[in-house]
Amino acid sequence: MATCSLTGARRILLHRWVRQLGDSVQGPQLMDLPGNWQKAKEFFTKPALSYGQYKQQCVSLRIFAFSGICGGCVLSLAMFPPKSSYWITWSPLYWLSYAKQCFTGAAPPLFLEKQHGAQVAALLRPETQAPAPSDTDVSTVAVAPAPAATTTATSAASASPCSVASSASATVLAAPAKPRVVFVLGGPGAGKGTQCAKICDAYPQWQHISAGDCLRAERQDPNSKDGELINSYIKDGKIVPVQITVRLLHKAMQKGQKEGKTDFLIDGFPRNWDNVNGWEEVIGDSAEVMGVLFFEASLAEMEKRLLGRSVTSGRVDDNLESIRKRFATYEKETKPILEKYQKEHKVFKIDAMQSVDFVWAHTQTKLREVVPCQQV
Ligand SMILES: Nc1ncnc2c1ncn2[C@@H]1O[C@H](COP(=O)(O)OP(=O)(O)O)[C@@H](O)[C@H]1O
Ligand SMILES: O=c1ccn([C@@H]2O[C@H](COP(=O)(O)OP(=O)(O)O)[C@@H](O)[C@H]2O)c(=O)[nH]1
Repeated sequence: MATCSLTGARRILLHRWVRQLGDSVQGPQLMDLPGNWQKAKEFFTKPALSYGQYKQQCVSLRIFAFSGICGGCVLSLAMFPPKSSYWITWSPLYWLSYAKQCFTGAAPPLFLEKQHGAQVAALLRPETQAPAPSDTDVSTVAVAPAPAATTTATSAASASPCSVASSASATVLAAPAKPRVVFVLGGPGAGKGTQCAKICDAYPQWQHISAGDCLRAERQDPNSKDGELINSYIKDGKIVPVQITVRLLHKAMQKGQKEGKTDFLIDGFPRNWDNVNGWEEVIGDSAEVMGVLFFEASLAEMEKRLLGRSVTSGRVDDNLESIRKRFATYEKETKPILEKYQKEHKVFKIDAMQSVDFVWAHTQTKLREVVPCQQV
């Protein structure tokens, strides 16, 4: 009995002591947000008369300050994401499209679908490495030895299309057997040229060949018999006959190979089925088409960018009338081409609606997927 009353007295004393410390605040429950909001506002409007009241105001204010700071951090991360390719690959913004790719079959295959070979003897003696053999060379003339491919692998039978071998003492890097090609597609003004230029600035083995630039250069050549025809097609936003385009691309690749380039970004090609067939006939197996980088942007955004570009580009087709015609051609003729490459798991989509830097970070990530063995 005595012990019991002692415990009771101790409890009362302890309670008073705690109250004096201000720990036993009385006010709304944690989840009573309107009540807490009221108290939090009083922190600024109604000075507390006791420490208990002051503490309650602080406790209520803390709830909103905490969620405000966390919410602000999350929002700023979403609006100004870090410029890291890791973030861009794994950002929640892309989860939906990755999940979609699993079902639409647009994701790259997990396992190799065809055999890749390598000349082991040549790989083990890089110092005597001969120029690429003529049957795998896009050009018909001798080609300078290309710069080494830029990554390592554990065996010559690596899954990557690079010719890479590893010996006990050192890893030997060699140029790819065939020139590698990545087609760069997307609507007019999506930013293809901008990103291609960045790739070539960063990685010297790449050469940017814009089909449109080749055609415009040919049009300027006074000796060209196709100049007038090219001009009228470009003005009308129509696709120039493939014999002309593919001949110019072939020539540009040959030139690039002589300069030691091994990887080619073919920008704005193929734009229709004729282009696909023309490429197969002329280039065919002499180059390895690694995939398609596809820059995706809305028509409204592309129109805005093209009108912006028209101020300085001096292009006959950067005006509203030609732009609309180019959009129509793109929707009708170029988009269906993507389906072909999609079925082959070769399309690598990039959200081109973001800033140039953001798109660039994403482009590098995708390029690593298209050409896995290069250092990007
Ligand atoms: N991500 C971007 N955001 C805003 N403007 C861009 C972006 N990428 C490119 N641009 C601008 O849009 C215009 C078209 O870009 P360009 O690379 O020439 O497109 P394409 O080669 O696809 O026709 C250029 O004026 C370029 O500076
Ligand atoms: O393979 C090609 C590439 C371009 N063009 C023509 O060149 C124009 C400009 O193409 P470019 O790729 O330079 O510009 P974009 O339309 O992508 O801004 C196109 O509208 C077409 O008329 C073509 O006929 N075949």
